[in-house]
Amino acid sequence: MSAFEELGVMPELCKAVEELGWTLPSPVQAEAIPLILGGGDVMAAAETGSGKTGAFAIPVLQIVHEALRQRMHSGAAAGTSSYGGGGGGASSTVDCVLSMEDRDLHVALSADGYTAQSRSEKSWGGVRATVGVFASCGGKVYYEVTVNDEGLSRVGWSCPTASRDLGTDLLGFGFGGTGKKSHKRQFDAYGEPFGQGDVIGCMLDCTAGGSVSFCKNGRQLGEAFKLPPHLQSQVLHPAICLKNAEVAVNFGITPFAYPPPSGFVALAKAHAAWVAAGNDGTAAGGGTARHGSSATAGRKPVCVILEPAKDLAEQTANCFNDYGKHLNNPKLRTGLFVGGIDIAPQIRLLRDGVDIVVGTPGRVIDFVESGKIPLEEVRFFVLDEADRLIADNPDVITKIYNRLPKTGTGVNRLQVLLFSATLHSPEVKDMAARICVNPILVDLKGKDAVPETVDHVLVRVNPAEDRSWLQSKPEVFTDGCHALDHIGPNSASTPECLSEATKRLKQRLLQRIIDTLKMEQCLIFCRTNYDCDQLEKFLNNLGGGGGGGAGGFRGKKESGKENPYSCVVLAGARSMDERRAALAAFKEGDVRFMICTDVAARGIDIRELPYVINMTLPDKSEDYIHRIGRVGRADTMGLAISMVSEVPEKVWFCTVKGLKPWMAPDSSNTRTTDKGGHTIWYDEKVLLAAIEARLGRSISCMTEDLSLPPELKERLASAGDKYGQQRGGGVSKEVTEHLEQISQNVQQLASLEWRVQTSFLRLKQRWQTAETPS
Ligand SMILES: Nc1ncnc2c1ncn2[C@@H]1O[C@H](COP(=O)(O)OP(=O)(O)OP(=O)(O)O)[C@@H](O)[C@H]1O
Repeated sequence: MSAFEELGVMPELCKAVEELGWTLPSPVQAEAIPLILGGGDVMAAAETGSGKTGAFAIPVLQIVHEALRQRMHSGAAAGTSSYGGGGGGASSTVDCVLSMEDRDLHVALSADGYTAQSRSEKSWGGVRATVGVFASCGGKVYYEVTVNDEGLSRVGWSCPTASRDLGTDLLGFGFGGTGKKSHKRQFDAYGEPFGQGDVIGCMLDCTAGGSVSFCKNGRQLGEAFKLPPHLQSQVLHPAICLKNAEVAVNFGITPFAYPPPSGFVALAKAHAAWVAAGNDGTAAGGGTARHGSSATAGRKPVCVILEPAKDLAEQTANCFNDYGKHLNNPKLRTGLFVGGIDIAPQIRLLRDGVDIVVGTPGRVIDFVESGKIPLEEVRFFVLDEADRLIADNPDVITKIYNRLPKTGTGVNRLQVLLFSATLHSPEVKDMAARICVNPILVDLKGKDAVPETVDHVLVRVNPAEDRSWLQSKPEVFTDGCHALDHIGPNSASTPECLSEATKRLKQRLLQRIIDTLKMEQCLIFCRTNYDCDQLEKFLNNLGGGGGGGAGGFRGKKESGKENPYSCVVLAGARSMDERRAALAAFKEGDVRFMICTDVAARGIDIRELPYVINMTLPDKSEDYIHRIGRVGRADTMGLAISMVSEVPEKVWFCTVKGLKPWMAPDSSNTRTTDKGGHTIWYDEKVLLAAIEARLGRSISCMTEDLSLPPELKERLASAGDKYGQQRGGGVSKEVTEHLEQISQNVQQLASLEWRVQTSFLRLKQRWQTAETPS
């Protein structure tokens, strides 16, 4: 069983991630996947590059796939259900049977749904009941199982998304005929063995945190499991697992063989508020569950995922397609809904039916409000990079959430998931309080954290000391804020001159850094779209001209990596096609540099990227965490270099979206905003202090010759680390930890094996001695 299967992930998804080379779940995946599979709302904060996309995509794909399968089956079986009770109307009895849908195919059920039989001698087969119990309901619930023959059986409770091989993952609890209790595939001695003719009582106590216990023939065997926190807000169903065996269940419609222990009530008599809707698409009280009726209707979205940027939305949609590629019957349909691209194919896609919507807030809300994205089947609402979405689009989030169905229960309940590397703002907490139900916080560090795989260095930019900005070559292209100011040696000490000098010096320093570190690839962050354009011109000029012009692929693709300064731009002002082409060229290694604004700061995943450079620091310290998080991903080492000006720099500041004051610099728009213009004075020393406070440490400077600080060089050398390569020469920290964890068990197994072999040999020796005629 793979490490992902142990989390309850279905084999098709495990296969897909194994093909991607994922041997172990990352820490955030190990925590979040079982919680989401268990049905909870989750807020997950984990550092950049730690695998958050997989942490929500894998369980979402699994549940969406199961929901659709159930819909298909309940649609096919409409009117022919052997369970009865599908006709609506409230009932004082909980209508619970073994589920025809939620069973392994080799488990046969009787027509009344109370007897299960599996005649496979080789493999276990499981089945769950159609009704589950909220672990937070505060009640105590009981059902009984009678063992009808000599085969093997395991009985107990599990979440609707747990493995049917009861007790082999984090989501189920079993008690087996060999006298063992099982959870997480750990089998420990409990109670006593049971077999043909025995009656096992299965108790779920939902008071005081929750526990599972069992009785044999009316005798209590004591508490078997306490519910772990990740299951305390979930739904647990009666669950049975068989190997060449037959059992009969009684949920309390008919009298029990033995009375339930004091305080426990039969599942069939449980309070309506304690129980969750059926696992087969029928409601617990006999009504129709939300998904039950629509199996034959066109496919409507089951999941809506919002992303703050188009490129990230596209990347996430691709991840869903990659991770879900082995899911069949039905194949899942993921649709991308972002602005800036042709709307017609998106409308066609919706008409044909989409299961998973991935998009940016503007386009998604347009489609929702025009009725093109129907929300009545939605089961998941996911905010990736939640803090950015909440800061920029609180109204869109609220509008979408208000339209989502909230009446589903159990497996049909709406789940809300919030993910980011920076999830600790009051705005996020406020929004979560409004749109989540008892969200479980997966927060491995307890605060915003940056990966240990990222080294940070500064390059101090001091035009008063470094006068190389006065040289005419190489040609630099600044932003025009000082187009009307006198700049030259005679004005060298005025703030305006020092500001312009800083801009010129930064471009020259960039060239020196690239040359000194012999950069193969680097992501370069600028403040504005215009800064990106100007830097692109600078690098193209260095690379021998070419490029330039608006639109299209502007890098020197023909010379690609041979050109030491080949570059592309990923910025909001570029068309989606240009952005796609730029990202693809950079990912494929066709160009060395990608110049970008903060649209590329979040989520963009470029494998084994060694360097990121900040031409200017971001004005929000959390953006620094996301920018530098483009390196140091998936345990690969990376270096983040930030240029920090010693003097204030005057920069463009657009108060109106879409305004481009740099198009025609004049004396009125180069004035600062407080004087009616479109510039501000930018003080990077203040911004650096905020970033260092957030990191909880100061950042060292590169040396004058632009090599790494000596302590960093030493550390890299002693650890054998190289930027752009796996930490410590390849074996990740998680793999090392996992190997340490299992080594004890492996040793124990080896010693048991040795004892078995030697005792067998001793016995054999004794027999041979006994048989030898004297
Ligand atoms: N379990 C795993 N084993 C190995 N690699 C993994 C695993 N999970 C994810 N990855 C890889 O790690 C990289 C980063 O993953 P992902 O983009 O999901 O990070 P993230 O936490 O969402 O980062 P960000 O905060 O920047 O959005 C990807 O290349 C992904 O394929």
